[in-house]
Amino acid sequence: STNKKRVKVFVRFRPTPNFSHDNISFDKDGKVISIHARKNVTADVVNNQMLNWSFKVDGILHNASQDQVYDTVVSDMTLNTLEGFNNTLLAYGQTGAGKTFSITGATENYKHRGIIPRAIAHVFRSVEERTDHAVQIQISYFEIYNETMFDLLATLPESESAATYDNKLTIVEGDDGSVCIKGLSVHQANNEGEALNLLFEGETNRAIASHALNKNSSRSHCIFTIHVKSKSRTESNAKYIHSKLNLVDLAGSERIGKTGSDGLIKKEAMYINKSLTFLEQTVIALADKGRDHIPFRQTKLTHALKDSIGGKCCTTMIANVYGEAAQLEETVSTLRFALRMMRIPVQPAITEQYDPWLLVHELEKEIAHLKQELEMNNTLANRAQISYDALSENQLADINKQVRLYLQGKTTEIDVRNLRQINAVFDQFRGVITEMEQDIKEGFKSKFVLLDKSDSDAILALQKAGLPLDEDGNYLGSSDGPHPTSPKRRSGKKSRAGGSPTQRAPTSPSLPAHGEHTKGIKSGVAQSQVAQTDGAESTKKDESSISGDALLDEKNQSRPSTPPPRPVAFENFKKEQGAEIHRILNENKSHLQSKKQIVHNLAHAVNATKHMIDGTRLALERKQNERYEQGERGDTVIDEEEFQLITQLKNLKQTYRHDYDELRNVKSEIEYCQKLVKQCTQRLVMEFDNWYNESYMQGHGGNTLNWSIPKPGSQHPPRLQLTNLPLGSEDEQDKFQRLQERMVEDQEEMSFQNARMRVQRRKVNEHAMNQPQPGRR
Ligand SMILES: Nc1ncnc2c1ncn2[C@@H]1O[C@H](COP(=O)(O)OP(=O)(O)OP(=O)(O)O)[C@@H](O)[C@H]1O
Repeated sequence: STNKKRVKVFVRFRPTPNFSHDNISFDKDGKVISIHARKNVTADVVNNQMLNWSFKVDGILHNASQDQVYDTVVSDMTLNTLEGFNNTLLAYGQTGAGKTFSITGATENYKHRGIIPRAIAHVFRSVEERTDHAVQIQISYFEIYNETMFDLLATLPESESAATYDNKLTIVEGDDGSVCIKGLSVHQANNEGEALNLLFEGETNRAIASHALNKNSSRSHCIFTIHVKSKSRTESNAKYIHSKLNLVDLAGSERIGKTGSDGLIKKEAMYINKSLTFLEQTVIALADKGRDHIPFRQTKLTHALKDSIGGKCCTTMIANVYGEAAQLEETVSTLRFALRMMRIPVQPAITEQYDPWLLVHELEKEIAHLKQELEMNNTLANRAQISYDALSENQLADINKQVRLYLQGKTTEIDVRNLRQINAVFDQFRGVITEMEQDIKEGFKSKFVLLDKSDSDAILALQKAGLPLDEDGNYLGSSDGPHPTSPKRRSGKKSRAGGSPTQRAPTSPSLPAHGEHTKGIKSGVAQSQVAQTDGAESTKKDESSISGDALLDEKNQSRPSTPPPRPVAFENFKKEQGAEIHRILNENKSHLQSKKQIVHNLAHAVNATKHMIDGTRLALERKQNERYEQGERGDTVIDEEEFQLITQLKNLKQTYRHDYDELRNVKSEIEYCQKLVKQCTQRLVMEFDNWYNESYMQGHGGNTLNWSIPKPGSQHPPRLQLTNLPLGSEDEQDKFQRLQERMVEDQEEMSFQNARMRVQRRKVNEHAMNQPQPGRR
């Protein structure tokens, strides 16, 4: 078997009638060559010392036909190559010993054809038999002459490089230790004939070049390679094996000095010696297990054969020798080399490869198949036509649109039919969110000056400039000008900015006289005897929403020029200037509350009375029916029990009527009282606003909140003269409404206020129509 763990060697003797039986003998197993020689067998040696050598090889080919040589040495190698192993056959020996005859054979004689044409025939025969594999056969053929490589098939039109014989080839090593000859043409051979054509083409080129360069063909190394690419037909994958059979015809191994005399021959001999010497060194190194450096690169031959001698490559050598006594020294030399070759270890291994293109092709086929499956499933499940292709720009844009609509709450569903779309939806979500984050950031940047919390200097500077800051030191005004923030935004937040409202006395000319209002409210309270359940909640809420828990920072009380935040000021206003109306408001509220309790109790009592009335009436009816059934005629006689029932019913009805009336009264009182509470709240807010604006806003460039304060000598347009009147113009009305919107959170309260406003506006307009002309005032 070729799978032994070392290089194998067969010795082939060139047939000769002058075989030296005296000097050469074989053992009966045909594996041991014994050489017996006297030192005087060669002319230049004088003494008569007897020398004996014994060479044990893998086989002796003596008078062996080409047929026998192929069967003995090469047949297994060919089959082994088709299995996926690399194989190399080297023909080594002195010139004329039969290397070319063994490797190529006598091309003119079919019977004498050599190993190459036989291997070609064997390969194609075997490929035909291996129906379970798709096998591709390729051929390359090159020659190394004087340390230069020549492509012997470069002249063929299909050679990619369109190179000539002179085109130089280079050796490239792969990461896996493989060797590739760059520039070498590799030719597809679909059958034995095509492969043989390649062989003859190479032989012809070799002969022409030999003639042109005046070189001796025996001075070059020739490497004919059969490349096998094999892929299983049964396994559906991209795995394939790539193996090769190298058939190497080495140059003559004879030593320099024995051959020619002229320069060219000397040069050739030198190169040959060099390459074969290095081949020998390489072989010695390969055989030595302790050596990790193998001098492959020293010559083209060993470099080109780096992955073809030993290692994973099954290597066999035919040592071609003469049997004549005259060539005994060279024969011994060749056999010595053969023994060194036999010490080279071999670990044959198949290297499986994956064809990336084939892999892509396989996967594409698989995808197409799966798509078909999906379509079939969809058809069976009665689903509409669904595309599984990558999403187009338009489809992505549509998903983006849907995602935006979803985020805006304008749609509750996003149309998704397959996994690809789900992924796209998530992608779009991420995109939109990133965009939004960016927008928010930009928005903050354009609207606010963001300060570092720890930067106390900057915060102090802003406070001095009268700019409101929150507890974290963030500037709270918008970029279009500093103004106090609305209570809504500031509710529940402590403030460091702002002075105490007590620093300035309210001197609002538009502030209505307290007494008048108090009187009205008080009389309302005095009148109120009735209450009602609903509506109380909103009143409660109003108060809390406008009060907040804002506190004053004592440190800043000494800075009256800075307006306090409205919630803070409002809290103080309620304790001081607005204390009376605030007290009335609270009085009304607690009155409202107690009336609601009365309504609750009354309603309960009324229901209970009604129940008792019904029961009494039923008992009385029963009593009367009894009396009729007894068939009484004439005067009606009422017994004690019936009399009591009648009296009871009369009293109950009286109680019921009384309670019912009172309930109705209390309910209307509640209704009225509720309106009072709202009015008080509104008044409180309005008076606060007047006071606040007058106290703090005059020096701040007149924004929306100075609606009721005309500035003496100002250049305001005439219509602003109307601001003398409370709620005087459309403009001021709007401002008031905005103020209300900020102060009042409850929606019900808002609609109430709006309705009230409309009525009041109409009244003011009517009043203005009846007033004398402004000029006359
Ligand atoms: N086994 C053989 N049977 C018949 N003829 C042979 C045999 N071996 C060699 N010859 C003949 O001997 C001659 C020289 O052989 P061949 O050319 O094969 O030698 P070689 O070793 O290749 O020499 P070189 O190193 O010059 O290439 C050829 O004419 C060839 O036909």
